[in-house]
Amino acid sequence: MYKIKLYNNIAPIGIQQFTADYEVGDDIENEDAILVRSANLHNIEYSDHLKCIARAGAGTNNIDIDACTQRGIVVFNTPGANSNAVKELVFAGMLLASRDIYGGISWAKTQQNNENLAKDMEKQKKKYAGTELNQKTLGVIGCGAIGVQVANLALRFGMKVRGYDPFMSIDAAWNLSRYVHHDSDIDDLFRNSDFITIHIPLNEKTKNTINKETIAQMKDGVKILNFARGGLVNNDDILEALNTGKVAKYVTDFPTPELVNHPNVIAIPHLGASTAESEENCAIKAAQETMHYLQYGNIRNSVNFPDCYMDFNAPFRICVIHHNVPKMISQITNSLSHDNANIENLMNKSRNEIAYTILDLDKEASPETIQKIEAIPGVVKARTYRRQPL
Ligand SMILES: NC(=O)c1ccc[n+]([C@@H]2O[C@H](COP(=O)([O-])OP(=O)(O)OC[C@H]3O[C@@H](n4cnc5c(N)ncnc54)[C@H](O)[C@@H]3O)[C@@H](O)[C@H]2O)c1
Ligand SMILES: O=C(O)[C@H](O)COP(=O)(O)O
Repeated sequence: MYKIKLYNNIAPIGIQQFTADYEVGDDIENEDAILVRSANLHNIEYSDHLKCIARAGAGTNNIDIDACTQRGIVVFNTPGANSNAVKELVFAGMLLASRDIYGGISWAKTQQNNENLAKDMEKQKKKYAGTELNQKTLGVIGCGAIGVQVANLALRFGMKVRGYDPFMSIDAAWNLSRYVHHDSDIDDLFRNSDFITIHIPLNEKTKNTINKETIAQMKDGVKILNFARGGLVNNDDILEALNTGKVAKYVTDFPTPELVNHPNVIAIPHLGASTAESEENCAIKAAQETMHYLQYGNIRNSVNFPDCYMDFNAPFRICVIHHNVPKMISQITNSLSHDNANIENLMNKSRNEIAYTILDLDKEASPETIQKIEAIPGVVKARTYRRQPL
């Protein structure tokens, strides 16, 4: 029986993916895997049995990735599974930042006793007039799953679009419209955009990407949207720029107490991925990644391990997590001689300092063999698997 601990509400359809071999709940102990959304897992005590964490969503800054890698815990996320939901809310944010829809609706709500409403609103409406998105320039920082969709849709709104992403994946590049202007220098994007939207992960390098200095380069009256993470924007600096009018609007999915009452902040309580569709997509994907890892040792969509997956056609399998150093494969295969097992298939992949090896065997490796493998300097963990239907 595999034990899955939940740290957030996960869409029921995701939980339903788990077969009768799984026990799933938020009060599970000795868990083999964790399913989480945005709950903070930094500084929590992991079970000694923990093999993987699946983040039903994109951002993994709520997980201590380095600590997991050192302990051989594979961390997954669900790339792209919630990108459409975020894209749609970014456009809602851009429209709210351009037209005073919120002010107008608030005024209308106060008019329930006004018999002259039809006439009065025609006088009142000039207070809520705005500008159009058509022909404005949108700068997209980070052209991944979300950034690409935002950029492509902005073109259909008649916007001019610039994109900056020095680490863009080939898949993302295939999906990005050729009409998006490629900025290789982020300063060009800052200098030329009427709207700037940021879609990059939060880490030590990206923290405070929007700050006093970068804001100083932007156009006067720029509108900034942040549906990625609060820490990407320096709150003190953006508040100062909102007060001077340098920044006209800040739309954020990550409100903090000092931001929420500023008249030019549009604060949304982290609703980017909160649609039925994206919660279900993420939950299904996270559950499947977990099951494929626990039952087959296959890794897809990990943020700290290499993708490494093979069809499981042999009767048995060993998966070894080890440091990315020379002579590991020969030492692992030598250890198998004890069982006289034949290797039917083998795959080895690495990512930075960590590596992963899958060996499919005709015979089951004995506990002594696994002990021998785990005793090899540089090996973090080894596990055996028996072929079984999922
Ligand atoms: N508001 C929400 O509910 C919500 C939902 C999903 C994702 N997010 C956030 O949005 C982020 C992006 O999500 P995604 O699904 O597009 O992820 P993604 O991994 O598909 O795309 C991120 C892109 O950022 C690029 N990048 C990384 N560092 C960069 C840098 N310094 N400058 C420019 N580009 C850089 C990467 O190359 C990649 O293309 C997530 O990390 C998460 O924090 C928020
Ligand atoms: O990174 C993400 O996927 C989003 O921030 C969504 O977070 P949530 O799953 O807590 O809504």
